[in-house]
Amino acid sequence: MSKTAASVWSNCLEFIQDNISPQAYTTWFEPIKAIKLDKSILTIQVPSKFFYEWLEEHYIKLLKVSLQKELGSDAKLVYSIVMDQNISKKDPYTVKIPSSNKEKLKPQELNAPLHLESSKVKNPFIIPGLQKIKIDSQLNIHFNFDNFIEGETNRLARSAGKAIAKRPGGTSFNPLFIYGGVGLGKTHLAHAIGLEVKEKHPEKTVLYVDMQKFIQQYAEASRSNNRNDFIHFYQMIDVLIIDDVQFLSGKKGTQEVFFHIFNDLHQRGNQLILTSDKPPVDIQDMEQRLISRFKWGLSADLQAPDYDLRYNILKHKLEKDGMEIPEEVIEYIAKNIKTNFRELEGALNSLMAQSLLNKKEITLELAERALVTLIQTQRKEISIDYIQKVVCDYFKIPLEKVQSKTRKRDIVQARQLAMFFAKKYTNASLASIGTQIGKRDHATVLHACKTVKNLSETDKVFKGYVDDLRRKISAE
Ligand SMILES: Nc1ncnc2c1ncn2[C@@H]1O[C@H](COP(=O)(O)OP(=O)(O)OP(=O)(O)O)[C@@H](O)[C@H]1O
Repeated sequence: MSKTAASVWSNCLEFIQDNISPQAYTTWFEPIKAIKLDKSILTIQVPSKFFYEWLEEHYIKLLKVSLQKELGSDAKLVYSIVMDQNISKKDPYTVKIPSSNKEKLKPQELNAPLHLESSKVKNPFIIPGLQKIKIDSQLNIHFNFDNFIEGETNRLARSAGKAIAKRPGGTSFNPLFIYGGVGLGKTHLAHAIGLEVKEKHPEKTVLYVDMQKFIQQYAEASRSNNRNDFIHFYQMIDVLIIDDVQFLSGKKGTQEVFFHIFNDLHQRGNQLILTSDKPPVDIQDMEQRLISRFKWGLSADLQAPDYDLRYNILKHKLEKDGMEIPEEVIEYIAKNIKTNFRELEGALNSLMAQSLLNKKEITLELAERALVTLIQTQRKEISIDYIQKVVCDYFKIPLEKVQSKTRKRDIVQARQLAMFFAKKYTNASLASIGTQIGKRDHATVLHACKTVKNLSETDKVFKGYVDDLRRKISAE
């Protein structure tokens, strides 16, 4: 009887089944179809590029041995990959790639595939036996767009979020990478997008997960040999929101698996929303290929709120809670609590508590007394990052320049001023200041501090810079 693609593949499968776990077999081999046999070349169809990469990475030896058993030492394997184009709503198409030839899978070649054919595979990611299940989105209904107040400092991120909620996966903001310091609304915005997607597209599966939870889940899945289930679970999500991705730093194994999940979801036009306390480039110990993917869509930062936004948020909160306090008190809080929204809410709550406990009306005097410690702590908590930002904004020079090795006079001056104020306003050691500002040593920082001091005594223009910056940094 002459061999056919199906008969050859069926024999290969028998051999493969004997050599791997039943779960791995169901996951990675059952969805494959043998579609063509041409002399000693067998073409198999796999449901996605991710599938192909996984097979090449994990099962190539097994595939080779089984195929050579069937077709002799000349045996060759060709993959036909189903490329599902969710974004453009085109029919899925396939790309043919010979085995162990990953370099052929460069993006430009995917755009101009070697061979196109329509495919009947509707959803290659419904693995047999694993249906799309109802997933609790883990979204917090209190973090919605209605109570996310818009201002200059969050406008871009908010608008991108709104656009995504309208067309998840269909905008160029994929992934949306939201970054910013503590308490500036990253988590709130991420939830708000998720909630609005659910409202507008109830059929979409949305999941919010904290990166620490993801890491923990993955560790448990690996321990109990459920790695594939873990991956499949995430592959079923239409809108995946991951909070605090910076926690992936240094976690090599989880980075690897996250990379595959990211690629798979992105390739199928599913939406990814990531938040982080820093921009992609500043995340330490993160694989370059992940960093570059984080930058594929839109990186939008949430900056420290300006006065108007602080004021509006206070007004909104008071209205929501049905509270009234004198206008001058609202203005006092908005003027003095500047770092983030959490502090702002904390200040208001603490003021209300004091007024209730002491049975005193809320007045400016009470506010001044109640918030004195908080305001002082805030002043002390000026960060080196913040100082560098103020200095760079003031001289209109990019932060990378200050961080670089350049010895250009104006940059050296800005760097020295940042070091001087970091010494003045933070508790960081000279060595730590040096590391954070341009990777210099402690002697350079010491020299910078002396230079700034000397120059401000002898140079009027320079003294003007120092005074301006002092006012801006300490917001006197
Ligand atoms: N634009 C906004 N309008 C109204 N409330 C806001 C806004 N931004 C943040 N908040 C509120 O401020 C608090 C802190 O926000 P959130 O937890 O989202 O910050 P975060 O950036 O995720 O902080 P962290 O980095 O510490 O996780 C929350 O109570 C949130 O509802």
